[in-house]
Amino acid sequence: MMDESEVSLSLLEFCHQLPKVELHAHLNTSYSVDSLHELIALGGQTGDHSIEELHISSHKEIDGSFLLFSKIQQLVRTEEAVYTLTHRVITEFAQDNVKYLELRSTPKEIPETGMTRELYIRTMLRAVKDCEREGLDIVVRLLVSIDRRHGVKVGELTVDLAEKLMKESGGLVIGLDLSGDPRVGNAADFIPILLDAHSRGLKLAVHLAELPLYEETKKVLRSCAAKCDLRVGHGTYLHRYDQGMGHDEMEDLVIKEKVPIEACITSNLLTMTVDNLEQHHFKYWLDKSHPVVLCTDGKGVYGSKLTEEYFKAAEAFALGKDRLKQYVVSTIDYIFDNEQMKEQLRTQFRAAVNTLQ
Ligand SMILES: CNc1ncnc2c1ncn2[C@@H]1O[C@H](COP(=O)(O)O)[C@@H](O)[C@H]1O
Ligand SMILES: [Zn+2]
Repeated sequence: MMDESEVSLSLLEFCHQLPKVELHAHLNTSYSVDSLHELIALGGQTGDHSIEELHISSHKEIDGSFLLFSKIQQLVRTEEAVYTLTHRVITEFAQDNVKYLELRSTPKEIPETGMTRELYIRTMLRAVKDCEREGLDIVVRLLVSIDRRHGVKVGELTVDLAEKLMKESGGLVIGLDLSGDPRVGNAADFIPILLDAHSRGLKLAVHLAELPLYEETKKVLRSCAAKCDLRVGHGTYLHRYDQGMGHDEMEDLVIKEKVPIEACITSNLLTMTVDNLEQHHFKYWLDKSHPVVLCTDGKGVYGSKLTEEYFKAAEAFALGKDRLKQYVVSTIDYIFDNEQMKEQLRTQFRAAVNTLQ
């Protein structure tokens, strides 16, 4: 008889060996202990905080998360730091058997270090190209983030930058992300920017309904769900557990337009936007056969690699190995890259999962 830990271990290893796509990862939340040491060696400041504190376990709730992000960003202020972190994050995702990664980050303007928004994304692109040259077995695309706290004007500049670098990089920059503290500002203010970005050929990933902000969620979905190639980040408060409150429209729109949801289980649990794993909306959407993709949000901040997200979901929702094999191939449908890339990944994934027991 095998004991439970042996069974769990083998499922964990299976999840590790599964080829995976990661569609929701922020650069500055995806560090590892090693990359933090490297960033500190490059002269980044931890302030009066130890490395151990740069982890969500000591910063619960969404407030704590945003406090923590600003501390990490203090470590990533120079060209060298942006390059180093990007290179390491890509390498670590490759080690986790992620074969296709969409990495997102907010370009920063830091006069003291000479950093500009354009240099920031160009530096990420340099790291992406170097990883490709070095033969890492991972395809990487970039999403340029708009932080809703910075307002609409910066948002417009960010779309210009993303479009310019998308064209220049031959599509390595592939889309736009709207993120930032959901309690600040209104996502609906960014609708014209999102529509404009779509018309210029950028794909859209929007943090939406991470909190019960029904009005802005409805407005964004009404304006963008049908028209744009849109994915929703988190989408915690999209479904109908507030039934009878007039919020059904959100779920109806998401279903009608087949808007994929990026599910970040550990992130939601640690920021306490979801009470417990069993109630996570990943299961709700999976049961409906609605597109829902497991993602990390930040493997550093939340201390959970993509393998672990798969393992947690598999255990909590009794997803057997055959189901996981099938699921992981289905996630390819929701990447932002084109059909040709999807076919290439499907072939690669099918061959890989066939060898897994
Ligand atoms: C907890 N859930 C979340 N909700 C909303 N925005 C989030 C987020 N987690 C991260 N970010 C966004 O990503 C930035 C950090 O990475 P970059 O410096 O861009 O690489 C944060 O400042 C925030 O704007
Ligand atoms: Zn996020």
